[in-house]
Amino acid sequence: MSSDNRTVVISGAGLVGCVAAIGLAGKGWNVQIYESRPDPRSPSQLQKLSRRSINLAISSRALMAIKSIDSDDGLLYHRLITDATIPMKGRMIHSLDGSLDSQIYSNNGEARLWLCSLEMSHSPISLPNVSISFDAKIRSVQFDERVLHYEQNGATAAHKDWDLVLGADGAHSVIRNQLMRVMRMDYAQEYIPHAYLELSIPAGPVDGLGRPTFLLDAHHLHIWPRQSFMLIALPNQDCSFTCTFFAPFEKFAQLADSKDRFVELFRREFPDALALMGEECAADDFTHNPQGSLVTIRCSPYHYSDRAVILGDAAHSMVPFYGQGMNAGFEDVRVLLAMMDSAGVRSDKSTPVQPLGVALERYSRERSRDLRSIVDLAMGNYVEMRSKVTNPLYKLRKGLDALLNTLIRPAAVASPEILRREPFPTAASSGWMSLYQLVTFRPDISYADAEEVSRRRDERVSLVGKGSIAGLVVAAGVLVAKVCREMRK
Ligand SMILES: Cc1cc2nc3c(=O)[nH]c(=O)nc-3n(C[C@H](O)[C@H](O)[C@H](O)COP(=O)(O)OP(=O)(O)OC[C@H]3O[C@@H](n4cnc5c(N)ncnc54)[C@H](O)[C@@H]3O)c2cc1C
Ligand SMILES: NC(=O)C1=CN([C@@H]2O[C@H](COP(=O)(O)OP(=O)(O)OC[C@H]3O[C@@H](n4cnc5c(N)ncnc54)[C@H](OP(=O)(O)O)[C@@H]3O)[C@@H](O)[C@H]2O)C=CC1
Ligand SMILES: Nc1ccccc1C(=O)C[C@H](N)C(=O)O
Repeated sequence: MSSDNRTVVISGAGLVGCVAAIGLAGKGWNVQIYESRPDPRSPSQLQKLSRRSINLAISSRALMAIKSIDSDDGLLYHRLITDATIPMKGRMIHSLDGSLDSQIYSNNGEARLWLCSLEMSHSPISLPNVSISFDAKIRSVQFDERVLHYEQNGATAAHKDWDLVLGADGAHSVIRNQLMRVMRMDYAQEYIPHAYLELSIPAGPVDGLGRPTFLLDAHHLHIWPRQSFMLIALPNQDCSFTCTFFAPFEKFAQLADSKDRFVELFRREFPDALALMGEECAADDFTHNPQGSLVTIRCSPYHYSDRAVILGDAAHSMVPFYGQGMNAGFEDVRVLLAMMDSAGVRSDKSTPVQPLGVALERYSRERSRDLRSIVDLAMGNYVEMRSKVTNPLYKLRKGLDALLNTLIRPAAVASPEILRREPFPTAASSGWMSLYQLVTFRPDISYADAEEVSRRRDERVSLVGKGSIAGLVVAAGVLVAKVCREMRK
């Protein structure tokens, strides 16, 4: 660590905290991370972690963020893509009668990618200007005095004279709570009436080369939509699948912790999935795994003066149904770093500090519109996944979008070099892409612009639709009048 350079304290070594640490360290900042959980490399934690699933959908927003903070050799990006992901083409809808319907995410050949594991050797722990303290929970911050208190091994310690605090401490962020004490932050928290429960499908029998196989197609996100509830399955690299059962708490209450009732429900609603899980294993998962709640958190602004900013779930927890929580969090890092660069923020202490406040102020002002948008879209995608996907009109619209998408081509995605200077340069030239494609495959178009472009397009489609219906009615009227005239002759 260099005493000539500025220091950022990051609260939380989760997904977003680690990416922010890599990005800021790359710009010369001294980075100190405090993480309340134990070191995941310790033997006891390795054992625990091996029983927890890590499979998240990673799409081009997160990938672009990683590209834009990567060192010149692009090692982090390549390791992630080649070693840790499984490409995804679309959704596979499982009907009650066992029939399958593959709905491809994009006909342009863009695949989605599942992030299955991250190697510790590529985490910020291995960088020289990053220091990380595990089992260290931040308790309070005095922003004006630049003092932060954390608890480690039962004792409280202080960290003083830092330059910036970055809160990446998740949905229950302490940094956000501390910020609320010194600024007028708007804040809203909303639980949905649904809970989630993790289950699993094991790997299949080994093939001729002795390798395990997948029991379902590995290149789809599998959905069993059942209107008010649903089951999904995502592949893991060991050929197993992690399944998540989403249902209202009321439905869980009806099961009354009875594994027989649970198995009965699955026999009725998801017989094909249950056969792959095995009744005993599914019942065991139901008995032992927690029922998690799902919360949306909206707040703004995200920063205080030139002292602190919150990113990731700390600033915008969303329900998981768009698979964008982590993606949005990584994008926060890209956008913030681009704004710091363009405001002239430097890690060298001899440069003025004033641009930092300018960058944080711009970040809060411009980013909140986008984050409001994705938080709402995430909520909307739950209805799409558990019910709309089976609706014929929905499928017709998907078909129309796919056709127009091949006829009206979008411009190429802006390069990481351009996006390092300007966070979202491209809204106007998006060709004809569905809202889902804009959100998932266009990191150069902000969430809010994607929503706006798609809203305007929907208006045009519905106008054309109404126009066509009106035209058909008029034509039918003319025809009937003609026939009547003929008959009177
Ligand atoms: C069921 C489910 C499925 C999901 N699927 C996807 C998906 O497919 N794709 C996607 O993009 N997103 C997905 N998400 C969302 C994604 O998990 C989150 O958006 C992401 O984990 C947020 O990262 P984060 O770093 O902001 O917060 P976290 O991952 O919560 O990390 C916060 C870290 O801060 C630490 N911490 C907390 N308080 C303190 C403190 N006071 N001091 C020090 N350390 C502290 C915590 O221990 C933790 O390590 C899903 C979420 C759920 C619930
Ligand atoms: N948007 C969503 O609906 C969801 C988002 N997530 C995201 O994934 C992250 C990791 O999830 P997970 O591993 O399940 O971690 P948890 O959400 O279970 O929480 C981790 C820690 O946060 C504190 N905490 C938990 N619940 C509360 C609460 N209601 N109020 C205040 N503090 C609380 C506890 O720390 P202590 O006991 O020390 O106080 C706990 O150990 C979350 O932080 C969140 O960002 C996860 C689930 C749902
Ligand atoms: N990762 C997830 C976790 C939970 C629920 C959904 C997802 C998705 O990614 C859904 C995807 N966006 C879809 O619309 O098909």
